[in-house]
Amino acid sequence: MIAIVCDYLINHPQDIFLSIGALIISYIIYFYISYFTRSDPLPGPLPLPIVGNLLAYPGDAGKWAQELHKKYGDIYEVYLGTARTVWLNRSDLVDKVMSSSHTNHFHHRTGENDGLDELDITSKGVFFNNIGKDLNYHRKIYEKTIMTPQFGKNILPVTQSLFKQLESFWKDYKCFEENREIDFSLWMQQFGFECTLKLVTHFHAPALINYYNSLNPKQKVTKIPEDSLSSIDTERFINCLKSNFDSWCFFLLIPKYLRRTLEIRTNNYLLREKDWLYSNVLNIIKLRKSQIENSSIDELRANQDLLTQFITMNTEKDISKGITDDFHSEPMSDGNIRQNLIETLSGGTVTVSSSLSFIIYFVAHHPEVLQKIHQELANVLGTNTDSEITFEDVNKLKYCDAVINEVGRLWPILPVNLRISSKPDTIDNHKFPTNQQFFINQQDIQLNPKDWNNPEEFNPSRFLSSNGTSKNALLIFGGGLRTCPGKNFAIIQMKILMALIYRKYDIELVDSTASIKYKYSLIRQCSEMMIKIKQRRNI
Ligand code: HEM
Repeated sequence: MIAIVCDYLINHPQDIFLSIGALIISYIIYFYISYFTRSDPLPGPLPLPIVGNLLAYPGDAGKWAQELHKKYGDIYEVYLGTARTVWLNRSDLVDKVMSSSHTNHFHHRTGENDGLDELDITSKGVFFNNIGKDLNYHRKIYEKTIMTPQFGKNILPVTQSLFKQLESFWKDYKCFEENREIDFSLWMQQFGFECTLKLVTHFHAPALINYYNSLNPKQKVTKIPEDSLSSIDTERFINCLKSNFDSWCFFLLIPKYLRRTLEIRTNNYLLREKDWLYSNVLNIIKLRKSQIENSSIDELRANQDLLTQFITMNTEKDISKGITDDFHSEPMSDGNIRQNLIETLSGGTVTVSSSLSFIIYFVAHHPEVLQKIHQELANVLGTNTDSEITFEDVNKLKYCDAVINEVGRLWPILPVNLRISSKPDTIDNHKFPTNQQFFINQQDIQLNPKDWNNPEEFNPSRFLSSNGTSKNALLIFGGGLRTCPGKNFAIIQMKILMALIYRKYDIELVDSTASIKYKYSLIRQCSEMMIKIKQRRNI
């Protein structure tokens, strides 16, 4: 039969085009018949064959979710390529997907995805790890390490001592004397990276020194502390942590055929950055492994950190105080350590620095809020602007907590979150099959008048009333089983930094009429926050 058709087409070449045309038209008819007769349809934009609604994607899932929400209501569907995704836009609609129950079957973020496989992250680390037993094990390790009060206490000395160095650089760079404009977000990225690396690995990378030297090449700091990973290219490292979010977003959403044809340059650039990052993180792991070989278990116990815990787990030098489960009796693979370390460093470097920059922006636009921050700092810390801040002090900074919440409510780092079902289920009387991909519009949920009075208003004091917030109405750190394990770390660090900055310095935005400069890449990364900083006069 095929031979007859081929024979015919060879003798009638003009019919080849007709046949291709007929095939395409048949596919389009088939596609739209399937689409219009699908079971349990939801409102949503009309998809095109093959690309679905991807051509309408504006490059920012947060913005897209808001536009679609206005048009199609609280629950709608969008086709990403050929995959149907369901978007949820109200706190009560996400009850099931954000549940903390261990019987919850919305445990994972995504299903099979060749792009994320190519990045080697669907069986490693936490964020996109689809191997349930490994994911739970890694989260358990976080619970016993970075989520403990002891870790919270360790953040204080490291942050305060690094802040002293930051202040000396600001002073040497004449930030306080001249009308010098600085990019606060870049300074905070160096700070966050150096601080997090120190806290989770005990290694010291001189990111602040390197950044200062790049700004001030004529008066370079040449004395690098002895315990530093001095050969590490901190600027590239931080850039790779940032572009790693671009990779997650790009490889998650863009189908292989588009990545490898139309977007080949982006594809190759991101893969190069990923390779550099992975190999440099693996070098850190190798270095620590060699130090561990030459250390006694008592020395390791005295100097506990997340990386040492990862490496020694299930070895004869295990310092993990019994973080075990029924599935893991072997040491953790280098690939898993690499991915966990990258996710932790990204949280401490990119998300914390962006969140703080957004706080600076909102507070600069609301002098009445700044006044209340000053009042709280004076009440809790007194008037000595160089005094040591204690863990008890940090716990008393309730208004600073409220500011962090309010900025995160109006301007969340992760505007749209993801979950996938592992069993059929019903939401809002709609039936969904196994492997249904859900997108959670966290941004709009946090702006819903059903849960918030005057939702568009910037009013941190709303968090000080005893009424509390409705369930799942505040998702700054996500929710349920996959809630952010770095939440306490981030909040403590942001509060200390708010206290250190606002008790001593006045901050002015260089352009107070400009909107926030950010880039969307799964999360919102602050791309620039130009400020002028001065010593406070009226304390
Ligand atoms: C202001 C700073 C931060 C914000 C706003 C933030 C926000 C988030 C959000 C919304 C999620 C998704 C949670 C969910 O799906 O329910 C998440 C996940 C995660 N965050 Fe954070 N985060 C911050 C800082 C950090 C820090 C400092 C770390 C590490 C030290 C960290 C590590 C992680 C990890 C490992 C995950 C993946 C958890 C999982 O998939 O189970 N984050 N974060």
